[in-house]
Amino acid sequence: MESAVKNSLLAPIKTLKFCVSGEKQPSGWTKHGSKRHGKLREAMNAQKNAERAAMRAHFRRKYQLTKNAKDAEQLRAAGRKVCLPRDLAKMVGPEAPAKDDSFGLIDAFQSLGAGIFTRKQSKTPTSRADTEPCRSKGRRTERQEALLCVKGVQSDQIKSESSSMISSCVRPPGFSTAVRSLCVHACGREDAGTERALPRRTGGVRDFQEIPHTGSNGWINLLRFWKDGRFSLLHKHMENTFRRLGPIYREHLGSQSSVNIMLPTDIGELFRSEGLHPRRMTLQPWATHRETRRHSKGVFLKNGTEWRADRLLLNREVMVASAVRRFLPLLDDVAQDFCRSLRHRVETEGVGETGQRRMTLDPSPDLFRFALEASCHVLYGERIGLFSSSPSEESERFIWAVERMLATTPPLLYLPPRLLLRLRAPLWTQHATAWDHIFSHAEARIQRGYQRMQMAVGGASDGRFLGVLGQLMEAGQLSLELIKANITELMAGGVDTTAVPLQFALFELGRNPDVQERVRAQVLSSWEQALYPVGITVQRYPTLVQVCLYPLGRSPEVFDRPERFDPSRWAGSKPDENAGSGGSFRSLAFGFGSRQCVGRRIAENEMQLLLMHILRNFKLTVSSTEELNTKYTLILQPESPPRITFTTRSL
Ligand code: HEM
Repeated sequence: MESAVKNSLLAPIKTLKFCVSGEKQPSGWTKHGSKRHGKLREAMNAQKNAERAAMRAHFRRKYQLTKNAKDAEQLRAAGRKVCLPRDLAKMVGPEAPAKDDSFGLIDAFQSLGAGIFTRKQSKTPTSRADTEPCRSKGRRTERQEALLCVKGVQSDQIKSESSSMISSCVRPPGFSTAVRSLCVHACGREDAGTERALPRRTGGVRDFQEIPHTGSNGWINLLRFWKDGRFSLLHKHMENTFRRLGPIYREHLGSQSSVNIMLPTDIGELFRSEGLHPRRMTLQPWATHRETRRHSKGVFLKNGTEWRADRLLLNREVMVASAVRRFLPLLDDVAQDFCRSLRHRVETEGVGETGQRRMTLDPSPDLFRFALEASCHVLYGERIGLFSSSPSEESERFIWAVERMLATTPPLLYLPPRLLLRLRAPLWTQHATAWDHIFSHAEARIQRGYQRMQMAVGGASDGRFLGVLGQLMEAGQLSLELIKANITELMAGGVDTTAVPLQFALFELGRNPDVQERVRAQVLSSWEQALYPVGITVQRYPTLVQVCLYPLGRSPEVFDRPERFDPSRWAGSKPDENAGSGGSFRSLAFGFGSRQCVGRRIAENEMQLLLMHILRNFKLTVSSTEELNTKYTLILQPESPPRITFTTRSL
């Protein structure tokens, strides 16, 4: 590894000899040089060494190699003044997300050889993804560009920590500079730090304490939350609070404190400051379950180098383009089966003339089954027969368990789970039992997968895709215990998260017939994600900052007519008239950067394929175009699932 990294370092570091600071010998330079020239040469060498050290330090951090004292020494010798040439500065600079780097539907169908679409898409993940697939490319602003050329850059600051360079202002200990700079943008109002908000004021960095808040006593706030039943309406609470207090506020709830933000500029600021090991809020009830049951944790619950080691191995199996190509046909099989079975049902049980039979139903139970069937096919390489007339009790129990586990998580987040465990509180018992079901479902499948692998000649798969599980086992780089932990998390994270947005999407297509027609005709790769983000926040430490996706998606400050279902806002190169600055940090349903959703490629393709097959088979209508009421149960979902009328189309 070290040698591969050295090779990749060699070229960029060599180019440093042409760097501004050491570009040419000064005129009048003699072979031996004068004393004055000697000093000059020394200074130039020190500068050159410092630049090389800065680059080395960057790559050492990137590839998790041990630090080198010489780098720090050389930086020190140059008085910590490092001004990298533009192209090198670019390599160590921050990245903003591309508008949408999804592996789109059209790619999907081209890979399947369906040949239905001819429009070319160039957004397939590149080979870079083999090592760092989650970071999407983007352009730096002039301001960031300038920030890279700063005085006093220390070796361990050089990576994408632009916000830590933002100001030379005094930093209170433990207070993230990203949050400080957020204050510059968003907190410029007269009486921040209270429950009132006054008009914005431009100006310098304001104090953390000045960020407005919803009440300083976390326990009183929590009581209010319980009393008003606000847990299930957390997304609405956030939207209202932003309206009341402005685009940044603090919230104390029980033992949790967070700074909540929603503007793309602020979100960009936060994400540009994330390092090699981004941290989210730990879902303590989940962690306590693993600890008390002595299960290992997977990427969802891990942090630091342990997280990164697992994550890079998982990326290879579920995020990179070659992995997507492996599992795409499996997802397509399931999506086609779903549509065949629904079509059969509408044709036999529906009403209307032949060729245009119709049936109105709540598709949510079928969508949950679809998502579970698709997950099992991709993760275990196994079909579990959920579209048959009598799906197994075990599968039904799994779906119930995931739903229970999610619903019991939010209220447990603000209370100490170990205390509840000791008190045998029913809420905790329900939560832990739900997780036990999820684990035993995964355990049974992992055992079967293991046996199948053993039975295959020499333990190898004979070229057959045995699912992500088989791939991980064959690679042999994760222990069986860690494979189990991660596969279980992928199973738990992969069902409701896709089934619910599918409900929203069908409903929106049903009540927007013109959009439905356009999508059917074009079958574009992107559709609404910001309006109903299943995860309503993305979080980062230090100082818990929550990016509030629901208010972001519904803000007229960020989107032109945000309430309108308009998938075309994500397509093509339509300028973001309303994006304001930080425009690209608007589509964050899957989070951002190296810690973004690891199931993203599975989810996107699973949902897109299903929608595509549905639109080819059916016309969708809804009886009411009223807004859907929504509730939050760790994921955002409709309060009651919408009923959709499916009318068959001729193929
Ligand atoms: C529409 C569907 C989905 C959405 C909107 C979604 C959203 C998210 C978000 C917002 C995060 C946090 C990212 C961050 O902090 O930057 C996340 C993490 C995660 N998701 Fe998803 N997700 C979806 C589907 C899936 C699926 C299908 C799987 C599994 C196959 C999955 C497994 C995970 C895991 C394991 C993590 C933790 C990753 C880590 O910490 O390294 N998700 N997801």
